[in-house]
Amino acid sequence: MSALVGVLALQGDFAAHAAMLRGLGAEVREVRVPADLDDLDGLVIPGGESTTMTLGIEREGLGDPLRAFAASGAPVFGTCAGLIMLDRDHLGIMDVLATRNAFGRQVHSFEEDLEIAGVDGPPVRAIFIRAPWVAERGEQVEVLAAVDGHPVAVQQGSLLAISFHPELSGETRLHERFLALIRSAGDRGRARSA
Ligand SMILES: NC(=O)CC[C@H](N)C(=O)O
Repeated sequence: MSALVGVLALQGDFAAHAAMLRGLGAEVREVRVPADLDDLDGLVIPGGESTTMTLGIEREGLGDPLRAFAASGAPVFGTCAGLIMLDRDHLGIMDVLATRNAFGRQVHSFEEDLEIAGVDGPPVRAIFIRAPWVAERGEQVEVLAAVDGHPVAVQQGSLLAISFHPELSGETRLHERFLALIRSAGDRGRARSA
């Protein structure tokens, strides 16, 4: 059975994530209100603008439901503003602190070839758009990739967060990795209930 993956669709580039996930065989549901989280196998929080997204989450009463969803062990994948939303100062789902627009105000966007731990094949062509980096992290947070020594891809158990936008360049390997996390979380769930 294919995974049912939610994409937080309050603001930002959720449509590009939905298209990529569908292309990889997942079923996708856009998430706008708490009930949309029911029965999801995983959730993507897309890039966009973190202040606007925060206001939307407050307006819809999504903060506690999103925290409960992650606490249940369901995989969550945050990209760019989505990484910011996961940090200690926002939803507090991951033990990281992000710096917004970390690469400098003048550097609105750049591309870089990134080696990412656990991603096989050629380097990932990563598009950064007013991107954050991870300034602080807890011990259980693994750094998968860094630019100039600053983490731009991190993982904490079933939580994955990156500073860049694979959904804009047709780079599928990060979404595939996320779907693999969903499959292994599902296997653990089945093992628990067996
Ligand atoms: N591309 C992005 O998601 C940029 C994030 C944006 N700079 C913010 O702080 O919210």
